[in-house]
Amino acid sequence: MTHPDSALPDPARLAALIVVATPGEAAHLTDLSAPFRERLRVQVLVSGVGPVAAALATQRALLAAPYALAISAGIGGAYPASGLQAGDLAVSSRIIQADLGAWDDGQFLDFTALGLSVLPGPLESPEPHADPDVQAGHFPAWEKAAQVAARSGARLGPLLTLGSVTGDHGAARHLQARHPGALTEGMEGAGVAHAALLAGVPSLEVRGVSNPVGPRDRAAWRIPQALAATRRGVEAALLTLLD
Ligand SMILES: O=C(O)c1cccc(C(=O)CC[C@H]2O[C@@H](n3cnc4c(=O)[nH]cnc43)[C@H](O)[C@@H]2O)c1
Repeated sequence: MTHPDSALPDPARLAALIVVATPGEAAHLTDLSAPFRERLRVQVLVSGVGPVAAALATQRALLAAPYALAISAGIGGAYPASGLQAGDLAVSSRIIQADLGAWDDGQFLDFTALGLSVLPGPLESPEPHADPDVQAGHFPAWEKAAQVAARSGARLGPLLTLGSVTGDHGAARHLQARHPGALTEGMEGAGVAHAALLAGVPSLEVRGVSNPVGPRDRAAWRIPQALAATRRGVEAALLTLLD
């Protein structure tokens, strides 16, 4: 017998795409749709680590089937100023690719300052996006993000994406200063958000906190607690989609 979730997409049923970086993260997200399988199809996709891997996997999935929501989910580091601890949960108000720019003698120039854009467009006349922040890699989150945060007991705020894990206090402080209110960093959220934006699908990022952002101390990472928090966030997002 065919498993309901592997059947061809049913246009009458909503579908959610959940993108995680690793098989370990996916293993904690099984059976999320079991209680409401008739109403929601859930696809959990392992993209590989990093923003490019996440964007490519997301784009491929969104081209293959219709989805109402794309969720980037996984463990992440919490910025010290956020006050978040291991096992806490963060939900995105914005999803920001924070390492796009140029360093100039110790000063970071972002895409707005450089007059650059992440958006594709005709060479002759690139069309500016309605939201200029998007051109700089600051992606909007799903309009129901605040409801997801309230439902799951999460903090709501900007979540940053970087191509590498921040490894010292100075770099963490610098990122917090450039992005006031930033809660967490991860390596995939903006990749998912970018692909979803181009496909016209809303996106959301949920990060369970595994570690503080700062000097590398792998022994201090609390991965089981972070995975449990991530599941809580994804569950709340799916329930909110069905509201
Ligand atoms: O440093 C190591 O030895 C090491 C060994 C295994 C994995 C890592 C990672 O950095 C995993 C990156 C992975 O987890 C997310 N993540 C978790 N915490 C952070 C963080 O503080 N900054 C950025 N990304 C983080 C990330 O989304 C990746 O998927 C290191």
